[in-house]
Amino acid sequence: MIDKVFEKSIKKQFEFDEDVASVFDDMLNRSIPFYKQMQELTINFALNHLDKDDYVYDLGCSTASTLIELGKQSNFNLNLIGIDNSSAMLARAKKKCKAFGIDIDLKNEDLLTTNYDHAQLIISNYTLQFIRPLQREKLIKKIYNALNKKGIFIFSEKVISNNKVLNKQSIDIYYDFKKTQGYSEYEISQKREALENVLIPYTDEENKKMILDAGFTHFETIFKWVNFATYIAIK
Ligand SMILES: C[S@@+](CC[C@H](N)C(=O)[O-])C[C@H]1O[C@@H](n2cnc3c(N)ncnc32)[C@H](O)[C@@H]1O
Ligand SMILES: O=C(O)C(=O)C[C@]1(C(=O)O)C=C[C@@H](O)C=C1
Repeated sequence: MIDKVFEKSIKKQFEFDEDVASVFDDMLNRSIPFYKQMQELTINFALNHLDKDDYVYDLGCSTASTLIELGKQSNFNLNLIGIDNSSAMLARAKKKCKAFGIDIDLKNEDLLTTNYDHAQLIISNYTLQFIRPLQREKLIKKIYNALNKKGIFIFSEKVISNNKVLNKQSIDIYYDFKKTQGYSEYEISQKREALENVLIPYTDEENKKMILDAGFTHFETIFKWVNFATYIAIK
């Protein structure tokens, strides 16, 4: 279904509710520049670090697109676990897993309180940005602890720049991108308001510091388009 969530006047903050979940795949494809390519890179790097029967977690899996694609592309068995606290998202994830015949353990839980361990790979694309900063630092430590030795954490984030001028230019370029995807100025401004204080982006430097402070030995940017970045951290 086509994303028309912000065509009407919306006064509440952004939520991953039924309205958003029902159009979410279209929303991501049209709101995140190079989303498909970023997902393909995530899977390429993931497969390079995985062996038969490894445990893979997707934190904030939404409709499970990434784990389904990983399951399709892997020619060995993986234990795939998707965690999300939106029932509306997980209902769609369940249907998609069934349709594609991919076995994924879908858990309706809060990333901050649920347990995950023995992970060879943890993925979290465009989800940490929705976790309050103080809790975000704790979550990264939890992710670190859940990973095997040399385990991998791949994550993507909307980012900001320390340079005010470049930051403003990046936001303008991003909103122009949204227009090319068919969103109107009204939809763009409504969503911007709804996301205020809900999506809290860090700079690249802050993301790097958070990762290294948690104990990871390596941090690398594997993809960047203006204000959207994908990183790999190695334990
Ligand atoms: C932008 S979406 C992630 C997109 C997805 N990773 C993908 O690439 O298709 C963020 C997801 O994180 C989930 N989420 C946010 N905070 C959460 C929390 N504290 N615990 C569990 N899930 C959470 C939301 O329900 C939403 O589905
Ligand atoms: O910042 C925006 O305006 C966006 O639409 C970005 C973004 C994201 O980065 O996750 C925000 C919410 C939706 O989940 C999809 C895309």
